[in-house]
This record gives sequence, structure tokens and C-alpha cells, in this order.
Amino acid sequence: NSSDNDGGGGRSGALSSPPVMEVLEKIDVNPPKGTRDFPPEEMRLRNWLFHNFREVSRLFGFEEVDYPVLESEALFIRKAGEEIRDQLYSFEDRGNRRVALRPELTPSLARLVIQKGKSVSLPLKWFAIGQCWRYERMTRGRRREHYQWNMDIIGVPEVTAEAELISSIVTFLKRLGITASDVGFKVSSRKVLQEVLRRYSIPDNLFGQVCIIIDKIEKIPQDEIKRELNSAGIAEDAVFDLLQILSVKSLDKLEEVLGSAGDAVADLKQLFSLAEKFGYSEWIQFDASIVRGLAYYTGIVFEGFDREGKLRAICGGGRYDRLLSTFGGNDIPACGFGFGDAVIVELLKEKGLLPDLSLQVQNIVCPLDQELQGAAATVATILRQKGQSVDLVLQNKPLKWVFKRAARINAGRLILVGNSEWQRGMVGVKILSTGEQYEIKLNDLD
Ligand SMILES: CC(=O)Nc1cnc2ccccc2c1
Repeated sequence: NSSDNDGGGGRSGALSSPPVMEVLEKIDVNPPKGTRDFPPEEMRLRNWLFHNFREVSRLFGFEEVDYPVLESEALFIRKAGEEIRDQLYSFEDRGNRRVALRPELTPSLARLVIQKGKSVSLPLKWFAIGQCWRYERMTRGRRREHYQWNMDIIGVPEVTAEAELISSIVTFLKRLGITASDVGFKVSSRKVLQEVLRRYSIPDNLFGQVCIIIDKIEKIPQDEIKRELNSAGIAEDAVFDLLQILSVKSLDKLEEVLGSAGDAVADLKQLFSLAEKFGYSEWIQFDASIVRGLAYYTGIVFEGFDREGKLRAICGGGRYDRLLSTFGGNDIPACGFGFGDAVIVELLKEKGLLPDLSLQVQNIVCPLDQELQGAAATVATILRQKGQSVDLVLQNKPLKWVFKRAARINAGRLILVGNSEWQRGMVGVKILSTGEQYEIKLNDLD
């Protein structure tokens, strides 16, 4: 590191020893396309974000789980025409198995719940923070990996589960200083679509596919939507009604159009009244056009959005009561959400809410000459046993270099091990913020 390198003095480094392997031509030192390294500063931000994910999960009594990043491709092969499917990062491994880097975490959760079967008592409240992958053909320069925080409640058919999940996201956002004037949640239920499709006796197995097409409503022209719905087998009049109902903006209007027969309206009414009790009413709004782009949602769906409309969805989730049976398991009602690590950071930047996370080391310990390197190691060990962080100077460096490094690593104090002091069982201490300097018996160091 240039600032640490004084360029002179010191013993000849490893550079003088012969290369132990054949020397390759220079490799590309950048990470693979669409992926990121996390050098210290970026890693501090990531750890800060994940610490908040974990802290909120703890507050809500959720248990952490994880799964392999590599799964059988079969876990993600759904025929509903999802984007996540077109971009599956899949390949054949050396055992000729079709495998894939997971594009999301929910199918792995379903697999584990089925595997655990009767041995787990419901409800389960599980959370995970996992890296997810996609392989985009045209490299639009978009990322091919991101980390997602997932929270899932398994075994609760009531809408209290969705209300609890939205509360956990609001709790997280508030911890970061984001308010209801920055972010809102659009909430709807796929049961709205289900009830309309039932009126036209459209078979249930088209449901997922229809939702995926409708999810593109803001992304592609409406006649393209109509064409895709028609080719999926939805009649003109049904398409017209579908698009009509998606533009409904209030629950009362929805009740008028749908009637209070099905439980779409009832679910949503209950969710909005629970939101009142949780204290996050100002964060949520009904929006019939929200369907989300995953085929397996069956009920309430929601997504977090930035009210300025500059960014993509911050998070998204919903109820998926029928996922387990698609893997041959017995269905268990479930709901959950995914919260990516990218949009939230863009939002925090926009709002000037990124924390200043600098490296902090409590002590830098330095021998004043080479014979005292051992003594310095003893001092460092004593401090570390007391739980103090120590950057131990490992080379023979001039004091100027040590002060420069102390400033760079934000050390609280400099501990100098000098000959005469050491003979008297003492070390020198310099408090770097005040410049105060004194000697102290080693045993009194705290
Ligand atoms: C904004 C962003 O990075 N999105 C992103 C990046 N990588 C992914 C990888 C898999 C699935 C979704 C992904 C989404």
C-alpha cells in the first residue's frame, strides 16, 4: 500500500526469492462480469447493512437459515415465463447433473421445509441473507449477483403473517433513517385476478402465467400485453375486464367491482386494519396493478418503492400457499419477501443516509528497536486478551511511518515499547486524539 510503504530501509522483502510456480501472463485482476469484489470499505458497508438485517430479524424472533448457492436446476424450472427463468445461471456439472446458481432463496426454503417435514413445529419464522445469481444474455452491464435478505413465515394462513412481514421491513427502514415520505408499499392480492379469471372459467394452471404477463404491464405496451394474454388463451372480454380491474385505486371501488364474495377484499381490509395497529398505515397503499413477477404467489403481494420514482423496487414479497406441492410436498401456507442489497444503497445515497464507517483500531503497538519486537508481541497479546484491538507493527519502521499508519487506521493510542521503560516494566502511551503522552506499568494497561 503506497501510504504504508516508506520506500526505503527495511529488510529485502519476498521479492528477492525465486518464483515458486510457472509465471502466467498477467491475468485479468477484475472479478467476472457482473460481479463485485468487497474490499474493506465496501465490506464495512455490507456488514453494516447485514447487521441491520440480522438485528431486525432478531427483533421479530426469526431464526437464521442458509442453503447451498448451487441447487438442482429442477428447483427453478417453472413454465410461467418468468424473467428469472430466462436468466437462470445453470450448467451441467462434471457428474452430468443439471445444476444452477440460485436466482432466489424461496425454492431452497421450500425444499428444506419438505425435507424437514414433520420434524419441525409450525409456524416457522426463518430468515436468510444469501447471494443470488442471474445470467443475462445481453450483458446490459447489469449485475449478475446480489445479496438478498429474505424473511418467511411458514404455517400461518392468516393475513397477520403478511402484516408482520411488512412491519419488519418498516422497522428495518426506520432504523436506517428512512421515513414514510421516502418509501411506500404498494399492496394488492392475486386473489383479485383469481376471482376475475374464475368468472371466465379460465383454468387454474394458467394463473401463474397470466400473472407474469400482467406483471409486465408497466414495462411493455398494452397491446403487447393483450396479445400475450390472448396467446395464453384468455378471451378478449376477459382481458378487457382484467385490465379494467387492475386500474382500481381503492378498496371500496374494488369491493364494488368484485363484490365481497371472495376473500381478496376481506384479506386486504384485514391487512390495512392490522397496519393501523402496527403503526405503519402511512407506509402502505392499495394498488390493484401490483402482481409481482414470481409465478408462485397466490394471495397478498407487496412491493416497496421510492416515492420519488427514481429507483426500481426496493423489496417485494407475498403469500405462496401452493409452492410446496409443486415440488411434490404437501402444501403448507407461507409468505415471505426478498430485499436486495443494491437499490437500498442507492436510496440511502440519494437521502444522504449512508453511514460513515471508518476502520477503528484501539491500539497500535510498536517496538522502538528490533530487539524489542518480542516484547511488543507480549504487549499486543496482553491487550488482546483484555479484548482490545491491536495493530502490531511487524517490521523495523521509522517512527514517522508509524505515526502515518496510526492516523490511517484511526488508532486510538500508540503504545511504544522502548528499552529503558521495558527494563522498568513500563511502556510509553500516546493518546493520538489529544497528543497526551505518559508511561505506564504494563499490568496497569487497560
Ligand atoms: C439491482 C441489482 O443488482 N439487481 C439484481 C442483481 N442480481 C440479481 C441476481 C439474481 C436475481 C436478481 C438480481 C437482481
